[in-house]
Amino acid sequence: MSQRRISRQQGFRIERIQAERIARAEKRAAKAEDLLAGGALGDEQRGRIIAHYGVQVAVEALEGEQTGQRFRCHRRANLEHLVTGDEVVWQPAAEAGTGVISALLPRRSVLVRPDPYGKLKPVAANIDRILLVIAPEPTPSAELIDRYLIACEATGIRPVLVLNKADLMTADRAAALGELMAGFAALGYETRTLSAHGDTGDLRALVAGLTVVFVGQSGVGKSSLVNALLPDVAQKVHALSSGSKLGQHTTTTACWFDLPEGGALIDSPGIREFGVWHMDREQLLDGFIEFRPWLGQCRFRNCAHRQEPGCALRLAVDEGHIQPRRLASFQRLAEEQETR
Ligand SMILES: Nc1nc2c(ncn2[C@@H]2O[C@H](COP(=O)(O)OP(=O)(O)OP(=O)(O)O)[C@@H](O)[C@H]2O)c(=O)[nH]1
Ligand SMILES: [Zn+2]
Repeated sequence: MSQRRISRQQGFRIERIQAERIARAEKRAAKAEDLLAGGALGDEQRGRIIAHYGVQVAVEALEGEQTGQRFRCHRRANLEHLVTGDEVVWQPAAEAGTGVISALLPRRSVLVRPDPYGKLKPVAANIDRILLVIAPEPTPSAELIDRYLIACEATGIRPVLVLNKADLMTADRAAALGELMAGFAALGYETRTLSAHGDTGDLRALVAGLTVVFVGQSGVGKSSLVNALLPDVAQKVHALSSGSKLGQHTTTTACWFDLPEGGALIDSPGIREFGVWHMDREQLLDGFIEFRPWLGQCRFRNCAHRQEPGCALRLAVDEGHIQPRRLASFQRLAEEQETR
């Protein structure tokens, strides 16, 4: 994603939006403090953020008699940005079905993406597994897959590469796709081939008991895979917003869906676009996992791994340890990063 240039007019608009945002945050803090001042807060307990509704968030109780029940919660003023999947400390408030969040518990993992100013913002937390989806259609680009993999590696979560729409695998496509998948398997990535429409293979085993997200290019079948796992998802979303009186404003922020086999799915447009933005050089190098044993071995400390004599990465390519395509892909991404 390219860095946006901000015009004067946009600048004014942004200032106004920021002022409004601050006003809203203050109002929200005041509301939370009111609830606190009202006393009658229940015991502190663990909960999980499962959705956002404007200034409020939906919290699922994780302990006590109300385990599994959902509460509309305000946040205390000093809390950092909370995202779906976050585990928090919260207290039930006097009004039934409401509460106040007082603390964020440590995150096992976090998915981030840049806001319009380029600042990285969390979008979902405590993910265990990323399913990177590709399909025969739209034709996958190895380089785009590289980009997603780099973004996944930056979270510390090694993704599973899922080739969906296996039913569209024709004889003329099979060779190229087989080679593509084998190339990534050789790097150490787990791969699966299945079909959201039909034989879903071990899709359920891949998600059982874990908190998962689907990422990948538009049209590869992420929604279809979600629907295959949760046929009644539309009703669930509806039940969540009406049942808990959280209002009409279902937002585009990430939502949490419990899976019948245990575990959960977190989904949002922001997560689906995960991985297509800009990454720095460090992240790039770190994201090419097979480069790792050779990093720091080049003759020159500041080796760009291009024409330099004694480049350990180029030597590894010559010796067949690194796929030439991957080093070329790194070079293109590094160039893109340099020309910003
Ligand atoms: N033949 C076949 N078609 C599929 C399969 N999975 C999804 N599709 C079709 O592929 C198209 C795109 O599927 P979606 O699930 O909307 O894809 P998506 O990745 O969610 O797309 P975005 O919402 O744009 O990110 C739809 O027409 C689906 O019906 C499959 O396993 N086989
Ligand atoms: Zn080098």
